[in-house]
Amino acid sequence: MSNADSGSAWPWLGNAKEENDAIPRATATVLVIAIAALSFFSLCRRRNHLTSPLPPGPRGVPFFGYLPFLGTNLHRKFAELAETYGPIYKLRLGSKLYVVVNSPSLAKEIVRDQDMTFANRDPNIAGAIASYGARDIAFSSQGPYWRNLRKLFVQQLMSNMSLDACYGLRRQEVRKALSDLYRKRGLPVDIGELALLILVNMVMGMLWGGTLQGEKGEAVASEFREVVAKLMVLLGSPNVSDFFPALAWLDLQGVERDMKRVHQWLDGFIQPIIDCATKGTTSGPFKQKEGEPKCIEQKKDFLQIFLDMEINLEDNQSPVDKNVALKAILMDVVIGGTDTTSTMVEWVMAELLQNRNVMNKVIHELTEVVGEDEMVEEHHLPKLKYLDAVIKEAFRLHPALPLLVPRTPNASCVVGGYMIPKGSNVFLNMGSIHRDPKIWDEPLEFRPERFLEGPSKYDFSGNNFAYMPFGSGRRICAGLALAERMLPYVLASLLHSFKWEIPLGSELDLLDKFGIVVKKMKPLVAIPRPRLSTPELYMSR
Ligand code: HEM
Repeated sequence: MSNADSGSAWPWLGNAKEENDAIPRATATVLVIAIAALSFFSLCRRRNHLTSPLPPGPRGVPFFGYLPFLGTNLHRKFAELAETYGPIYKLRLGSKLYVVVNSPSLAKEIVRDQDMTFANRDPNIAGAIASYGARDIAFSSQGPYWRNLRKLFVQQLMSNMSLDACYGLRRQEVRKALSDLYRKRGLPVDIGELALLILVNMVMGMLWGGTLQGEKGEAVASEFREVVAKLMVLLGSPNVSDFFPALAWLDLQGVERDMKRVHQWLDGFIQPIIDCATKGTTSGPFKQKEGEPKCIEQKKDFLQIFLDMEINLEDNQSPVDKNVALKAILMDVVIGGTDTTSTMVEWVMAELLQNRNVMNKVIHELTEVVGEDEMVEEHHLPKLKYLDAVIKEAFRLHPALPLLVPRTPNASCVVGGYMIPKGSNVFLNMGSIHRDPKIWDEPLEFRPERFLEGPSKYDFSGNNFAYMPFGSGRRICAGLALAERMLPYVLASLLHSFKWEIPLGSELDLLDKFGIVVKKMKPLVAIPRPRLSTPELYMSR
């Protein structure tokens, strides 16, 4: 009688009749033990969920929770609450639960140990409108749709090969801006506006080869800046409709109405680009320059690749219109990529103008590495170690997204011994971690040298949980590779070509205002004075 017949508990285990069956039998034993262990751990985890308490947090008032006390400067409020409630706390806002994490070790539990569970988003009403109903990369939750879009984006557009091929275009936009600045030398310049124009043109050129040109182009860029600034504020502002979904139809603060207006303007900005790619016509503010370098020579530009691609665009089993998916990605790139980067150009310049000794060291390094008879090229960037430390220090004190983009666990889980319920909104408070005196010596001082001491200790890869200006894990910034090229290139070029001064009688401060991207409260205005050896250099393309 076989073991199977003998009523063994695992009959299929006893079916190995020959010696050769020893291996499958061993494998099966290991499998059974593994399954048993997993079930045991999963049971323990489930029991943990049931027994672990929710994180501590302020009480608030019935029905509204902490909402009446939140204020508008969320990043400041969150930092303040961390001092009372410690590394993890909860806030009940209306019917929703928010969890704020303020320590590197707990951030690690989220973005490394339980990254899969936390790699989801639950966009607020403003975010859902801005992203065509969470059809973009930033706001869609993980699943085949998000994976396909992100893979296409990172592999096609952000690969080293594609970015190398587009260098000519980035260079052309920077050179054009420098010669325009030369003509305006001695006059006050709004740094954020200047940086945004350069960046929008760089990104637009990469996407499809068109840029904003002439006075009309500048006017559109300036309107774009206003609209995007408004969008960032709307994305970050507490909205009653999000906290009380039953009241959403009332749109009490008008956030939905305002966001729809902003979105309509941006949709009108993006649609002509798609028309150009699909029909070969353009009616918008962009011009394609004849005879000038087109991105990725001998290759189609990004839009064309996307349009030609057979890509699975199903989201939760319902097909997504390709035009909508494309517009949603463009929105990520055009807004996510340009506003963040230009905001950082402004913060770095503001810190340098405030700390003249640091500025002098940057200029000295540029003179040594590039020389006064040459313009900056991208190949100089790896040698600009001090500038790199300056940028990292600016990201520490002024991370463009101090709360990253909130994550939502798709199952209840335990972090730091506390239960985080499925569907809650989790903020990683990097703004606070970056200024934590337990981690950083003299945290409020602008001291780039701290990044020179162990340059490999801090980078933007999200592996050091005390320093993550681009996030970490599966949802780390998808445009990091491009940001790492554009930001230092624009900064090095502006600083090498001109000496910058604050206009007489104006005062420089470093106050910020909250939005999902945190900007300088007062735009930075400075005067450029040429510092290169000959005027011809400024005209070279
Ligand atoms: C200084 C420049 C930039 C900063 C500070 C920045 C920061 C961030 C941060 C903090 C996140 C959220 C990460 C997380 O949830 O862990 C993010 C996501 C994202 N960023 Fe950036 N970013 C920058 C530039 C760019 C550029 C140039 C692009 C596009 C060309 C871009 C596209 C995206 C996209 C698509 C996502 C969503 C990724 C996902 O959810 O899977 N960003 N970025």
